Amino acid sequence: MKTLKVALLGCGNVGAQVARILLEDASVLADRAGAKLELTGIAVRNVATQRDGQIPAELFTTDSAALVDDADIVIELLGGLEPAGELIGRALSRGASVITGNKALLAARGAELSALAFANDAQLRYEAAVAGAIPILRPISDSLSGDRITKVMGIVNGTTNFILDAMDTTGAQFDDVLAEAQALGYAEADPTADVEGHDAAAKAAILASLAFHTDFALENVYCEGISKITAGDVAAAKDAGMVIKLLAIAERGENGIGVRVHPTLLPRTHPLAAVHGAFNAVFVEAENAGELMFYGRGAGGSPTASAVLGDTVAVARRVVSGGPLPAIATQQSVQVMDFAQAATSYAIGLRVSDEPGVLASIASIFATNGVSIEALRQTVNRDSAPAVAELRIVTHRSTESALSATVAAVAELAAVQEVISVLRVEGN
Ligand SMILES: NC(=O)C1=CN([C@@H]2O[C@H](COP(=O)(O)OP(=O)(O)OC[C@H]3O[C@@H](n4cnc5c(N)ncnc54)[C@H](O)[C@@H]3O)[C@@H](O)[C@H]2O)C=CC1
Ligand SMILES: N[C@@H](CC=O)C(=O)O
Ligand code: NA
Repeated sequence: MKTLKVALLGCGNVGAQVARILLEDASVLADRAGAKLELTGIAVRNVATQRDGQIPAELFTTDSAALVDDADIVIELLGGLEPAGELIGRALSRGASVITGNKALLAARGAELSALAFANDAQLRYEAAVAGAIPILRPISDSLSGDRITKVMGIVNGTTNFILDAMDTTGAQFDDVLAEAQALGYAEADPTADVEGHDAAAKAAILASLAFHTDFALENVYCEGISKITAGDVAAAKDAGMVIKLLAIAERGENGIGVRVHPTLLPRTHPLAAVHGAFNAVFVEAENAGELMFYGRGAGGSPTASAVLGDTVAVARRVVSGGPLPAIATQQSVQVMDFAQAATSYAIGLRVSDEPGVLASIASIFATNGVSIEALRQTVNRDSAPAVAELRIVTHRSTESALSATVAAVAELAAVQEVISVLRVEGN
């Protein structure tokens, strides 16, 4: 049986689990791959750091370049743009195949690295980069390649789902839950990437690129994170029978392809509302297949390692069987939908003076901007003097531009004391 040399770059949350599985399950993996997968070394920053005692100490090295130069397969789990990008380029340039979970790098340079792989008869696989353990990239790229995908919508960041879910179910504080998500190995090295939606935006760009056969630039993804979501927003959502989730949405419409990431209100009966903890779920709509849903663990060392090992076995099989790589399909150029044209529905919370004519003047601004109100709930607080009322308004779908103009004009009304929250709504 052939032996393939596997270099592992990084021994953090995911890398350590990949090393464990490569060592523990060596014989099973060899059977499935048709070749022995020999872990030749693990690139780390400091070989003296205390780590899992099951991994032989002699595997650790700080010479990542030498490791890459001797490998048939390189598994990159360092994270960040550099030196990950340079090392992946180095491996592909010499014909070694690469598996990575680095969505930040792929969203920035995925098309370029895929072309480099193809030019050097090497493979580049990255199932772990989107929605952790969930097989989603292969279904989109392979299983649905005979169909036309119209929309991809999902929860693709485990850390933020873990935080929002804990705030919803236990009333926990944002910062405490973030620390727990970090301790459990869900968060990025810099958790700002999770909390501000950048990680989900990178995943959304990758999903859109594969789903719509194009190279969708990260800079064209509209991105809003969850850092401004308060316990009050979560409680108000609960009162209204809704839940707040960070959604990534990529859709093809008449005005082109729009990709956005933002906190979203969902009815509690919506399937995505039932996605708890660090789990992820992705809905795909295709012209002929209809609706599909993929669900599973979106973060964490072992689940993510599962996706990495799946790619490693697939890569090894092809190295063993040989033959030309399938040609890269021509990338279609796309019109990027202006975010102002995206159709959404808003839930708006307002604190207003409880006086005659307030509702009428608010309703008139909605009408002037062509935004239709679907539901309105008013709670009056008579204990305060003068009395104030809290309004919760849900709109029908309209363009972002009309909705934001409406909120801006309403905020200017003298009777409007505060715009408490503005959240987009899906599934209503
Ligand atoms: N943790 C998760 O749930 C998931 C992570 N990923 C991705 O997988 C990759 C790794 O993630 P984690 O293991 O969570 O990160 P981590 O921060 O736990 O591990 C990265 C390791 O690489 C090491 N490292 C960084 N630069 C290095 C260098 N120049 N030389 C040697 N070692 C270096 C760090 O010291 C650290 O030990 C990232 O790209 C991440 O976005 C993807 C899906 C899920
Ligand atoms: N930090 C990411 C890890 C997986 O991609 C997340 O929380 O989803
Ligand atoms: Na995945």
